[in-house]
Amino acid sequence: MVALRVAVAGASGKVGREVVTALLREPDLQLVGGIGRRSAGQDIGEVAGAGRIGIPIDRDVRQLLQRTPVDVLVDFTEAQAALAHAFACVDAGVHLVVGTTGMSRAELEDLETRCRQRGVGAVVSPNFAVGALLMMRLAAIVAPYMPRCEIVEMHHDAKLDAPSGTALRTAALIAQARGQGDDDRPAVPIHSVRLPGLVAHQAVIFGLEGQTLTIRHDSTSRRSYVPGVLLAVRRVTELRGVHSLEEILFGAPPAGAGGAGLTPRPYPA
Ligand SMILES: NC(=O)C1=CN([C@@H]2O[C@H](COP(=O)(O)OP(=O)(O)OC[C@H]3O[C@@H](n4cnc5c(N)ncnc54)[C@H](OP(=O)(O)O)[C@@H]3O)[C@@H](O)[C@H]2O)C=CC1
Ligand SMILES: O=C(O)C1=N[C@H](C(=O)O)C[C@H](O)C1
Repeated sequence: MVALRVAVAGASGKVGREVVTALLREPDLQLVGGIGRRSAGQDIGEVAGAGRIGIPIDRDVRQLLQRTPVDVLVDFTEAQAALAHAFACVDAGVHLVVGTTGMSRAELEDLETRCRQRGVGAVVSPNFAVGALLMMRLAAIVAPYMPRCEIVEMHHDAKLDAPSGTALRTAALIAQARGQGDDDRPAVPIHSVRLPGLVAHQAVIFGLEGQTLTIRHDSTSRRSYVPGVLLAVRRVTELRGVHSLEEILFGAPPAGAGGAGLTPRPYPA
C-alpha cells in the first residue's frame, strides 16, 4: 500500500492539531509536513501534543513544497492565507481539502477555474461535521413549507469571521430551496454570537403561525470535524475541480425541496 502524503496548513491551530493527531493514526495516510507562522520551525507532532516525529512546520507553502512531495494539503488557517496556499498547491498539482472559511464566492470561483485548468481536485466545505451537513440538508427540506426563518450561529470568541461559513451556506441552501437566488447576501437573517465557553453551534429557527421548528447542531469538540476531513483526503485525488463534502456524503447537494429524494408537492394544498 502506497500511503497518500498529506500536509496540514494551520497544524498548530485548534482544528489543525486534531487533524495532525488523527493523521498519525492512519496507516494509509502519511503526515509529511505542515504550515504555520508563529509555530514555524517547531516539530509538528510536538505542537499537536502527539510527541516528537522529526518533521518541522514550514513557514510558507513554497518552503513546504520545496522540502517534500505532497499529494494533499489540508487547510485550516484564515481566508487569505488559505487562498495563497490553494493557488500555490494547484500550480504544483497538489490536491486540496479546505476547511478555512471567509473566502468570497469570487475567490472560490477563481479556485474552481484554476483547479479545472490544472486537473486538480479540491474539497471545500465550511463544515466537516456530518451533523452540521445534515442540519443544512434538513433546513433545505423544511424551507419550502415554512418560508420564514432566521439563523443563530454561536461560536468561541477567537473566531475571526462573521457570519460563519456554515451559516452563509445554510442561508444559501434555504434560498435555493425557496427558489430564490443564493448570492452572498442571503435573504435569511443571520445572528452571530461570539462568547467564551462556546465551540461551534447553530440553530435554524422556522416560524409559522402558531408553531416554530428549530433545527440545531452543536460541535462540542473539534474532533467532530476529523472523520469528514479524513474522508475528503481519501477521495480528493479522484476529483477534478472544487467539490463539497455534501456531494461525497450524499450525492448531489439539496438543490430545492426535491434534493433529499422527495417529490415536492405544492404546500399549502
Ligand atoms: N470547515 C470546518 O469544518 C471548520 C472550519 N473552521 C475554520 O478553520 C479555520 C481555522 O480555525 P481554527 O483552527 O479554530 O483557528 P486557529 O486560530 O486555532 O488556527 C489557525 C492556524 O492557522 C495558522 N495561520 C494563520 N494565518 C496563517 C498564515 N498567514 N500563514 C500560515 N499559517 C497561518 C496559525 O498558525 P500559527 O499559530 O503558527 O501562526 C494557526 O495554526 C477558520 O477559518 C475556521 O472558521 C474551523 C472549524 C471547523
Ligand atoms: O471557526 C470555527 O470554529 C468554525 N468555523 C466554521 C464556520 O465558519 O462555519 C465551521 C464551524 O462552525 C466552526
